[in-house]
Amino acid sequence: MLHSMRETIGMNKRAIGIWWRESPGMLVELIFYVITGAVLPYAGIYFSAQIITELAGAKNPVVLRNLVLLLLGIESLLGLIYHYFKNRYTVERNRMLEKLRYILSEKMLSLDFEKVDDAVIQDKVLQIEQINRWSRFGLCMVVFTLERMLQAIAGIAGALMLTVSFFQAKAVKSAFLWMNSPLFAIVFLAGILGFTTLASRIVERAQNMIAELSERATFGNRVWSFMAGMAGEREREQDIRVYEQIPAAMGLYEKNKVWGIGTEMDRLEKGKVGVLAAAANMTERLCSGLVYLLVCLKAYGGAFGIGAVTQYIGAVTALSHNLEEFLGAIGEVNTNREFLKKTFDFLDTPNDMYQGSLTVEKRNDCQYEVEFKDVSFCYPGTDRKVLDHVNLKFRIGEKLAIVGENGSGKSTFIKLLCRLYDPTEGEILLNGINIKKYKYKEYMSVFSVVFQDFKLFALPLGQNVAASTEYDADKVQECLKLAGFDVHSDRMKKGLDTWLYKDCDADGVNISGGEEQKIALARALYQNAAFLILDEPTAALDPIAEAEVYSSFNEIVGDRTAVYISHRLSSCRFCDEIVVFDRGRIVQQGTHEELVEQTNCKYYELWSAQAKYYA
Ligand SMILES: Nc1ncnc2c1ncn2[C@@H]1O[C@H](COP(=O)(O)OP(=O)(O)OP(=O)(O)O)[C@@H](O)[C@H]1O
Repeated sequence: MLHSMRETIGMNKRAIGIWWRESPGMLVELIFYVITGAVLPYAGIYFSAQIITELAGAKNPVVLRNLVLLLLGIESLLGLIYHYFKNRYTVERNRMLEKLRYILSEKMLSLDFEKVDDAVIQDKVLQIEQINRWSRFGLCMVVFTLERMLQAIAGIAGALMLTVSFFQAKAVKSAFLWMNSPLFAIVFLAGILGFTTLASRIVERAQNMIAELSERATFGNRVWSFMAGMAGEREREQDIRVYEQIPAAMGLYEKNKVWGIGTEMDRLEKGKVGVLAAAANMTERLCSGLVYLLVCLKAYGGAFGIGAVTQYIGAVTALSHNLEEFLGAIGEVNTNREFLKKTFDFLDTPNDMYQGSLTVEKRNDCQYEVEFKDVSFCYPGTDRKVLDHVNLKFRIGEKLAIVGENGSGKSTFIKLLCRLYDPTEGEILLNGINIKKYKYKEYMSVFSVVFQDFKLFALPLGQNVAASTEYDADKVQECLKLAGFDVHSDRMKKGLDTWLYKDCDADGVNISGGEEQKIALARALYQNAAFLILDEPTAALDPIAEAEVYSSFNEIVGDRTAVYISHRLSSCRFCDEIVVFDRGRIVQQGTHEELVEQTNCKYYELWSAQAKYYA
């Protein structure tokens, strides 16, 4: 119990620390707005009571005028300060709520690639995002709870100050003398505390039921986010239309959705949670009724006049409301515990890949040598060798083609080369040193890669190619030209400043798969690294564009070492060496002419399977 309390406090402190680090001004604004907000209603209660007392008693017009002016002046000033800070705080808080999502994505980007692929981690992130979007639990809730708790504390302090004289005032009628005893004050305050505790416990119970359901609704959440994400995906939409998958997808959605009419959440809110909300409300009303009764009885007993009755009723009602808010905030802290834990669990996910410290020697002559030395690899959580004792040395300045059937391990080979994963056995060497020992960024600066499933961004063309907002426009133009992309076509009205896609700019240009591939190739060329890795770089190109790429391949590659994966064997002929993969093993190696001679082997089988359609 004590341990979990300490852990809860620790996690909340850490979360507030994150808010403070990101926006210290926001928390200062919060404190100002809460204090003025707490004083504001009590100023009204206090001066109204004074005015009523004056009206019921002496009725002095000067005193009345002064009281009214004071009330107006103080309320206006406090109201002004309150709204000024509240607005500033709200705007900043909303900006921060957005920013918190970046904290999660920044963490995701900094994780070892294999962890990004890990289903448990993916599930965790999905739950964190869902619950955050759905009910703000997690890091966001901490600041909402802090706001609520500070407001409650300030409210309790203000209410107590206005209530002290209620207990000090003495009833004079004999039947009400028991109200003068300190025991009455204790029972009165304990009663308020009892009722408010009960009401907030009931609310907490309802909140826990909702939180519990959200925990159990992982599959429903996944389906929901898949469906929500699908709405914006152009590529998938085509398939859905053509294959008429909407009914099937909607069926899955309807069956597993977690909220909306007829869902478990709907039943819960209409049923148990609804009953609990009503019970909490009734408890609050009962408490207010008793407060009215007791305050009126003490006034009837002669302890104070009519003006004070409004003050005490207002103050005690505010006291019970703020107590309830305080307890509610504590309940919220408890409910939020598991979500915070999940968030920090994710943020604390360690990276297990060895982080090297060596720098890579910068060489203008591109004399970098890479060697795969007896490398085997199984994807995390599997024991099937996707690469099996692979030995390969890249000769500097050479053009190497990698071919093989689907699933033979070609792309995995590239992923290992880019250190997205580390080999399960064996090692990869750069200039004789295990690549793990280099700083990752340094090591990767040796490679330019076009992945099979590359993605471009909804940004201007020039920024896409340079992968940066600042770039050398001449160099970008040159790379696009080498890759065969026509920047001067009518469609690219603003040249390099033309936006790709319409996501961010209504005048953006939707480009074809082949054009995307050319831009991705230009992006790799712009990096100007010693190795150019191309995974199926011409798969989406038309025959003419493909022929252009091949004919200018030597010019494109220059003195770089190129690794080229392709299913079109005819396109590999211009490479110096072809490596044939079969079920994770290198089964053949040589030039095209050498390999087609070996008629019993894999390359000949692949070549003749393709060539017969062109004969
Ligand atoms: N993240 C992953 N987790 C588990 N297995 C994977 C993963 N990615 C790929 N595989 C498996 O590894 C094997 C090799 O895949 P890889 O993508 O390297 O083949 P490939 O030769 O590039 O195929 P293709 O020609 O279809 O692109 C396949 O059986 C694939 O199912």
